[in-house]
Amino acid sequence: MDAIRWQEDHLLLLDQTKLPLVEEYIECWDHYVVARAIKILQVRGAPAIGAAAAFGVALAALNYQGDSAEEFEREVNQAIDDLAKTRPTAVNLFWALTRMKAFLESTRGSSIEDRQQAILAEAQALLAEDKAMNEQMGAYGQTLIPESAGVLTHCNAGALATGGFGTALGVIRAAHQAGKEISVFADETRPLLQGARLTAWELMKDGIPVTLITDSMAAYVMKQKLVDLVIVGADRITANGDVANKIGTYGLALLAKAHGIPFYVAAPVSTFDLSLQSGDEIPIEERDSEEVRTLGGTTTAPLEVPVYNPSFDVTPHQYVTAFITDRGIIQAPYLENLQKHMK
Ligand SMILES: CSC[C@H]1O[C@H](OP(=O)(O)O)[C@H](O)[C@@H]1O
Repeated sequence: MDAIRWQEDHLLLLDQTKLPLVEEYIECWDHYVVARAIKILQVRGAPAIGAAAAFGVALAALNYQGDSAEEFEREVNQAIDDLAKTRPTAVNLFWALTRMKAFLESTRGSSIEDRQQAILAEAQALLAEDKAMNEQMGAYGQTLIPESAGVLTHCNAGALATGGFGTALGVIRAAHQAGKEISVFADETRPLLQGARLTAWELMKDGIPVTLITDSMAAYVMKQKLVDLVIVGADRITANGDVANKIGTYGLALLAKAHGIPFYVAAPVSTFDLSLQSGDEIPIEERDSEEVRTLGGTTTAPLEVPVYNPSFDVTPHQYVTAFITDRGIIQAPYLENLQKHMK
């Protein structure tokens, strides 16, 4: 279930807006198609957005037909700027674009053809590294999951949201592969249903027991002692450990605290933004009102009803039991420990 695949001379993106019923890839021959795919969530999930954007930069480089080094850099930098405007919250997008920009500059002096191939190789390396980080994260994180645990997760932080294996779902996969008979409760995750459409699909494909619940059922499931821990992904984590993640995550963290349930956040180094001191500084994407007024193309609200549609919320660090990262499990105090481990 690769969300992102390079095929000879173009990029394939699994169209996640069509899952779970249709498994279809879109062909990307330029960075404009990649930018649109990110904006409309054909590809989504913080690390996957970064990796897709990196390949968008590679496509811009490969599509240059001239022989001027200055013009080549100008066109690739324009693609980087275009891709940076797609979605504001997941820092992985900007982390990936910054890396590709620095790499572009590091290739100065080589022939344009050599630069084009090197930039493509850098995007491929970024994708492979992300999957390897997820597998490392899974190995660390599964040690926190008890045998036969009930695990609740929100949105989709799986293979579809990353370069493969997943962050939160990567930890779940690793626990399952370690023989722990865990069961998962997946929040459907309104309004775009990443949990119902994507997480349930991923876990069922892997034979991992999953029960789909509506977002409003989480408290009742916890009250019945069916949940031993919560594990989610992240889109941006600031220096003090505040966490931006899919809307609804903050409420889950409050519920977990109220029920004495551990609340873990799984994220690779590319999700940490130590330049921001707290979650108050994280830009929160607001998306189209139609996403809330409709469901699967059916209107479910008055056509003109006003809508507020923030795509993310921020969970204060006080509610995070620990971060599961590719560099180990990081406990509080986060300001000190993130600086030490996540530079
Ligand atoms: C691997 S973390 C993925 C992260 O991104 C999701 O948001 P979206 O589906 O809008 O890209 C959600 O916040 C997940 O936790």
